[in-house]
Amino acid sequence: MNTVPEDYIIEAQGLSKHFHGFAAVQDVNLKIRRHSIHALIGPNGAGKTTVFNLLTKFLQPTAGTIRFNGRDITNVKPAEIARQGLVRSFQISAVFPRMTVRENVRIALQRKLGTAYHFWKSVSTLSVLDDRVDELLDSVGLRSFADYSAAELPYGRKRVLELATTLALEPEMLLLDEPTSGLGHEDVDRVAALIRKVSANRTVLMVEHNLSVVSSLSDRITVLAAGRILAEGNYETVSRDPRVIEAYIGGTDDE
Ligand SMILES: Nc1ncnc2c1ncn2[C@@H]1O[C@H](COP(=O)(O)OP(=O)(O)OP(=O)(O)O)[C@@H](O)[C@H]1O
Repeated sequence: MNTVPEDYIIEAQGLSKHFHGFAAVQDVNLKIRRHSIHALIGPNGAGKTTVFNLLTKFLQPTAGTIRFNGRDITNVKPAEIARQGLVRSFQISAVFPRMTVRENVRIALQRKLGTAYHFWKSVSTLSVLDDRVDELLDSVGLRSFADYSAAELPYGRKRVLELATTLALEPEMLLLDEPTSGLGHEDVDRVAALIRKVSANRTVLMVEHNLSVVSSLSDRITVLAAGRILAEGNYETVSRDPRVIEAYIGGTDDE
């Protein structure tokens, strides 16, 4: 019998991170349901980025364990995590500014296929790749920008391109660090719609400051404050929680 808990793709237990004795994250127990959109929110300095970095193994926890698909990944390196299907976007995804949108997506796909250095050997590999590039460009709405250089893209579209290069890796779980930060209204809506679309057959965890995006997208929300979980639930539940209101009002939020 399979003893892996089926409901949760991520299970972090007793997660703590200390920086020179300062507890940035303390005793966090976080479960993320498969195929859900889960948001991590909280006032500035709450520990969101630290938790995000712990889950993607960019930081090593001081204490605690992390399981991904039932497997202990506490001591696994970031590259191996990505191979297992847990991929973070925006900060890691490489977009080459002088290359076109199409070339950027193609390179990301080549990386996934592992054919980066010998793809030219086979014409059939090439055409399969071209079809896939077009498919991906269509799915994120970038087809009409295909021949723009990445540097020429409007900022919002650049974020979409970053997401597309991440999606090329076909991640089972996507971690998004402030996916709508710095975007104008229209772009926020576009990226939010895209997140919903790409979440259809995968799990998404996002750190997000824009509460309207959080409320419209998230199935579940974890509120962090001072390194600990303050509240958890759907948007209705957490937004009415007096402790959450207090943490936001009492915090030093710069928004
Ligand atoms: N490398 C580090 N060394 C020392 N302290 C750190 C380090 N990284 C984070 N911290 C501290 O840990 C706490 C949590 O930081 P973190 O960046 O995780 O918060 P956050 O919730 O993401 O905040 P923000 O919304 O402002 O990005 C903060 O007090 C921060 O100063």
